[in-house]
Amino acid sequence: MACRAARPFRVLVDMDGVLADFEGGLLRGFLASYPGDPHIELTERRGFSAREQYRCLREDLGDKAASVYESPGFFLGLDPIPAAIEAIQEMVQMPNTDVFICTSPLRRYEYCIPEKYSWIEKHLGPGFVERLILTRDKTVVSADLLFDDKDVVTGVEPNPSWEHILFSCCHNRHLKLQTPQRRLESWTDDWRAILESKRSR
Ligand SMILES: Cc1cn([C@H]2C[C@H](O)[C@@H](COP(=O)(O)O)O2)c(=O)[nH]c1=O
Ligand SMILES: [Mg+2]
Repeated sequence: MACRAARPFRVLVDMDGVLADFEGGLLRGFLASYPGDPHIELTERRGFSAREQYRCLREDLGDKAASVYESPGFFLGLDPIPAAIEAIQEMVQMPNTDVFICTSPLRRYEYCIPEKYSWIEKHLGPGFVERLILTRDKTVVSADLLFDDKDVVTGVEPNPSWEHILFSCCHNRHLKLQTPQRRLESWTDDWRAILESKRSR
């Protein structure tokens, strides 16, 4: 019987909240566009959906928050998360390791999709654009690890192949993880140890 060579170790890295500072950009844009309205400080953010939290603060604020991230220039203008660029540049150089950026576009994708490509080219270089996976369902993408700030990543596949490492972000910091779920506090935390522990399992 023919033996299949083991494939390289595969890592998926989410974009919003992990590489690109979606939450910081949203707050900055909201304050600029709606200076007279109440807003949510990053220390007060709870739950993945900023739109929903703004809506709970006051009915009309959900749509106002969405109007910020649906505007042209929003995604391209996001700042990188501290140390993210250095970390992913290092990760991609690791032997026997394939790295992909796996991100969910907005349903209103007109500006979001091209700007995600442009953001990667701007901050990581044109070669990295080849590594972009756009999907509304990350469970169907096969990999060993997924670094993602969303606390629950679900889709049609009930048993995704990857282990989800929760990347800390303002909206998930307060969550207590169920064992054996793991968290990466920041890109200055020991992400290399997470890769190595998974690789050797
Ligand atoms: C907080 C928040 C996010 N979104 C959108 C913005 C992005 O397109 C995705 C996040 O993608 P990821 O791959 O899971 O990082 O969700 C949104 O529509 N509403 C929100 O409140
Ligand atoms: Mg995210």
